[in-house]
Amino acid sequence: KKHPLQNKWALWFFKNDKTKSWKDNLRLVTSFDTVEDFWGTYNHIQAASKLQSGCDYSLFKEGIEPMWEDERNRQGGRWLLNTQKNSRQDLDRLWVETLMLLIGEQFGEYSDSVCGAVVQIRTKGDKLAIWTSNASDQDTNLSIGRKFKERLGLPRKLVIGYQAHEDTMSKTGSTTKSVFSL
Ligand SMILES: CN(C)c1nc(=O)c2c([nH]1)N([C@@H]1O[C@H](COP(=O)(O)OP(=O)(O)O)[C@@H](O)[C@H]1O)CN2C
Repeated sequence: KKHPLQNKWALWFFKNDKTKSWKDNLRLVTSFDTVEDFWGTYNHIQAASKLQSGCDYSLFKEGIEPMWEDERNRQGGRWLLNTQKNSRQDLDRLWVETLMLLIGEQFGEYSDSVCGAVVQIRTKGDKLAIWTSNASDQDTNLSIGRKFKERLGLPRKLVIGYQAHEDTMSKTGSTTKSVFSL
């Protein structure tokens, strides 16, 4: 008998085809709700570190699309880790640790506020984020951020910031202000 997960999760893949709209580049790969089917999927797909620049993987709870506009994301935000430029070999470990946090509901009472996670392969530096549903819920977001940073074993000096999606959407310059940082 397979070991059921508390939630059903959907894995999405984004490929940066400039000839198509952003939404058309986003594809649902598969959904799963058991530990065995998670590993089956993870072991079957290309490692994040091997993707072309401009590609993303997203893992979101069933029913939540990995985009700002989804009802469950609109008032939310993300904890964003900008990885060091030449640390792509570590990216796969960071991504699988993040996936385990999500499917293992490791945020305790705050797990219901987690929408999903995104890993983004970019020449300017890869990004890893956990999206939560309410940017103004400070206690929940700080607790999730602490667990995220702790589980990834990030050095204390490596700062992660929490950005509201509405700030990211309307960003003017190259950086978005963080609501808070850890
Ligand atoms: C429904 N809809 C259009 C829409 N809905 C979305 O939810 C959404 C977008 N568009 N995104 C678009 O991709 C660009 C790069 O973001 P990036 O996070 O890949 O970052 P980079 O600049 O490629 O590092 C964003 O600037 C935005 O244009 C991003 N995004 C999340």
